[in-house]
Amino acid sequence: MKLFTAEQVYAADKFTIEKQNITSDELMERAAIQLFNWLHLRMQGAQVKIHLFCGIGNNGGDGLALARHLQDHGYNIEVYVVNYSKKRSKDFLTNLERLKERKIWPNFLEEGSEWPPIKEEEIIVDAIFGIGLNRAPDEWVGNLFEHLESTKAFVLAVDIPSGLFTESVPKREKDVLKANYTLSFQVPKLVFFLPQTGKYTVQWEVLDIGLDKQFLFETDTDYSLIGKNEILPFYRPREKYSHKGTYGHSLIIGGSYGKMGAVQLAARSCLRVGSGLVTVYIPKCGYIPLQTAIPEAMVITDNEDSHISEIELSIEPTAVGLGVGMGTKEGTSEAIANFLKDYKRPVVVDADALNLIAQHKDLLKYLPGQAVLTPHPKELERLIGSWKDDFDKLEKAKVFSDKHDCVLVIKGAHTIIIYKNKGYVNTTGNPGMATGGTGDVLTGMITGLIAQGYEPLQAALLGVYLHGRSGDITVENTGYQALLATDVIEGIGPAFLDLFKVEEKVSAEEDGNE
Ligand SMILES: NC(=O)C1=CN([C@@H]2O[C@H](COP(=O)(O)OP(=O)(O)OC[C@H]3O[C@@H](n4cnc5c(N)ncnc54)[C@H](OP(=O)(O)O)[C@@H]3O)[C@@H](O)[C@H]2O)[C@@H](O)CC1
Ligand SMILES: [K+]
Repeated sequence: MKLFTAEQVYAADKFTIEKQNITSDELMERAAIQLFNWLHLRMQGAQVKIHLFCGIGNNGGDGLALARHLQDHGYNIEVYVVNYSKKRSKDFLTNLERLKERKIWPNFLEEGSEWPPIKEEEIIVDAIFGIGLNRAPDEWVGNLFEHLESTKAFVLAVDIPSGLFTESVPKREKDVLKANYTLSFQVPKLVFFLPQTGKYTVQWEVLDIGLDKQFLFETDTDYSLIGKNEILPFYRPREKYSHKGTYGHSLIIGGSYGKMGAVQLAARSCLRVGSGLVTVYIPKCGYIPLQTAIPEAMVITDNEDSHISEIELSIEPTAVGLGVGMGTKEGTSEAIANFLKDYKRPVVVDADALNLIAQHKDLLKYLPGQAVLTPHPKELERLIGSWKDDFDKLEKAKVFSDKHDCVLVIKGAHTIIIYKNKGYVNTTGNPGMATGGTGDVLTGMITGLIAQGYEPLQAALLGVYLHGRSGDITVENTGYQALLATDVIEGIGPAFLDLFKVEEKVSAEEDGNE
């Protein structure tokens, strides 16, 4: 799913109005009906009080129109206009008139107004600012946000939490009204997925307001959301007349005394994603544990007992996963540097190998084209330097990826994959996966996918998606706390099978989207 900028949404809006020969008021009405259907389906006429806070632009207009539908269906509502500007939009005014015709008189809130009392069990609809926000809200509006949050009532945001910009990070937390749920029109927003801004909404959902499909299809975006629909088109089925050689030979290079587990995890997950053969290159101390733990893997040992000191290969791997559990001993760094200078095939670089490259940036020029780098935030900072905020980070990552022709897998709650000027935001995974070894599993998976012939970028997308999906499937049995990296490997099979499951849709919601 594409992630559009506010500018692109306004353009889609305009295009749709012209092509479908409708007025902007009719489009707002569609949006309001979708909002109403969503609420009505869940509330079924319950008399819980709904407090609708509306701004003076089109976001506010959506709120007023929703209030009208709620009133028409007998809901218990209270409407407020947050009067932060005199410049009211046309469709806001139209909907204000329609409320007045029904004898609904909103409370106008201004600087110095007394804030309305709201009970914890009641509902707040936030239609104060939408994607038209272009500066921080006034102090008094921020104070209102604080008051609304302090009531602990459920906050349902219309389109986007008020105070949240679409393309930058707010300066202060109190300038945004945190939402429990956001109903985003047509498409989600990139800010729902970034570490600094994702916290402003607990959950989100998209409401289809019928913006022109062709326009949306043809408009190119810098970012997209990666889910099953994006993965399936490049999935490669296993073929009948194939053999283990068809699916590549992966080599995992890593391990040191006390960190052999990382290699085990990477090698096992590499096998689980379907690599035809897997060999590990490790220091001698890991020989017996590796051979015992993973009978399917072959082992080549270094001359050193406790760390890697030189990488001499007697095999020709299809893809290499480099760095897991490797440590930063002097001899190891040299071995990696020498290895990279000669090696020309696809590579996935992780952990200590990333840190080594960060320390010796000249090594970057030896990386083969489209090398996949899998940094967590600290490792990323060592590679690309510090950043002002999440947007600056993404821009720097794009420049880095373009300059060095590498795929950056920025690990986080929503892992973002950057290749050149595009970003791909992953949707799978959960907090249970914040545990030792899950990164090693990911490295093994991406390596194994490249070995089978996936392009490095595709391997990164598929690997990250399956890794998270496996975690999501597994966590249902373990809960967040008990989830281990090993469990994520065991979930890879079910995650593959899940790719082909067709999701059942809630029929009432489908109806609402007509
Ligand atoms: N295509 C779609 O998806 C559809 C979208 N729809 C809805 O429209 C919403 C966008 O509406 P919108 O453009 O009127 O902007 P909105 O966010 O209501 O702000 C209002 C005005 O406030 C101003 N302003 C900005 N910052 C400020 C500040 N800090 N303090 C004070 N004032 C400030 C600024 O005007 P300015 O003063 O800069 O001239 C701005 O124009 C969208 O989120 C969705 O809910 C639907 O109706 C159907 C179709
Ligand atoms: K809003």
